[in-house]
Amino acid sequence: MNMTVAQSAAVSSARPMQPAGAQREMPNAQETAHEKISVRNLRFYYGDTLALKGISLPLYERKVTAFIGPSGCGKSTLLRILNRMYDLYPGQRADGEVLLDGENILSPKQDKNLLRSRVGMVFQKPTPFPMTIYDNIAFGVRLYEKLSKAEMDERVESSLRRAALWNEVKDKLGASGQSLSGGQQQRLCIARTVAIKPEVILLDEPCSALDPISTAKIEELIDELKAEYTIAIVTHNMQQAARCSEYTAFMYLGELVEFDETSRIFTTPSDQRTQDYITGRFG
Ligand SMILES: Nc1ncnc2c1ncn2[C@@H]1O[C@H](COP(=O)(O)OP(=O)(O)OP(=O)(O)O)[C@@H](O)[C@H]1O
Repeated sequence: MNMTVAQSAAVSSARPMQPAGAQREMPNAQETAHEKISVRNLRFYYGDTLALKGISLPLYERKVTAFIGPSGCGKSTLLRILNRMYDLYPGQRADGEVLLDGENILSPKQDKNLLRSRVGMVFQKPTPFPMTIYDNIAFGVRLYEKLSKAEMDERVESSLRRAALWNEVKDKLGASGQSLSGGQQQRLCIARTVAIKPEVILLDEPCSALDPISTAKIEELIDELKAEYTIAIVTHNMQQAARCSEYTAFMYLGELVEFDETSRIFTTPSDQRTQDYITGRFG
């Protein structure tokens, strides 16, 4: 079989594969200790337009799940539901269930501020606040916690360390966050998200505005962060999905075509549309 680069990446980075044609089950029991998020029959509407047509999938705790699929298939829409970001826009609504540790976050009773402290999000374009590097981190923390100066200093440092940015900024915490390079700004946004101590981190094409070296740093970071967090990443980059994720969801026209271990999606997908997409035949 001639492999694409993404398939080779999946094979080399993945766990041992099942032979092609082996019975397809959902990922094995040891791996599925806890479904941190369970999406069940989720539909989403922009006004009268149905953008997600009954999606069901798990996000496993402390694993990275990639959402892939051609432009317009609904990847970002799905991600934005997981912390109810869509609530900020009139005319958008979801039905079905999104269970976070068993509680339906689509419930009208859901406290959205609390939800967003548990499910953090990093956007495609780095969006540091127009304030110092220190305050970029401290700002969000202050919304949720009352910390002493020493505790806040410690939180800022530990978050920047977690985001692999501390060594580059420790001598200029008073400089503007916007004075950093694009890759540094994106790591600052990840530090800002981590500082609030979320349980889930949503990454919406976090590397699309970055050069290859910054991209590699973010990918390394994702690999480290998954020891503590449940991560969902939207990406157009097949190699990135293959390198970074344990599970992959392939979406097409608002439907979930296939969800499986990343190694299987990139080597023995069960649906022809997945095969066509990962081999670059469309999208
Ligand atoms: N604000 C909006 N109003 C109306 N329709 C929208 C809106 N945002 C997205 N859509 C539609 O919903 C569908 C899913 O869009 P979405 O942005 O989730 O796709 P995507 O897979 O993330 O695409 P891309 O890879 O190009 O970012 C598309 O048909 C899109 O046109």
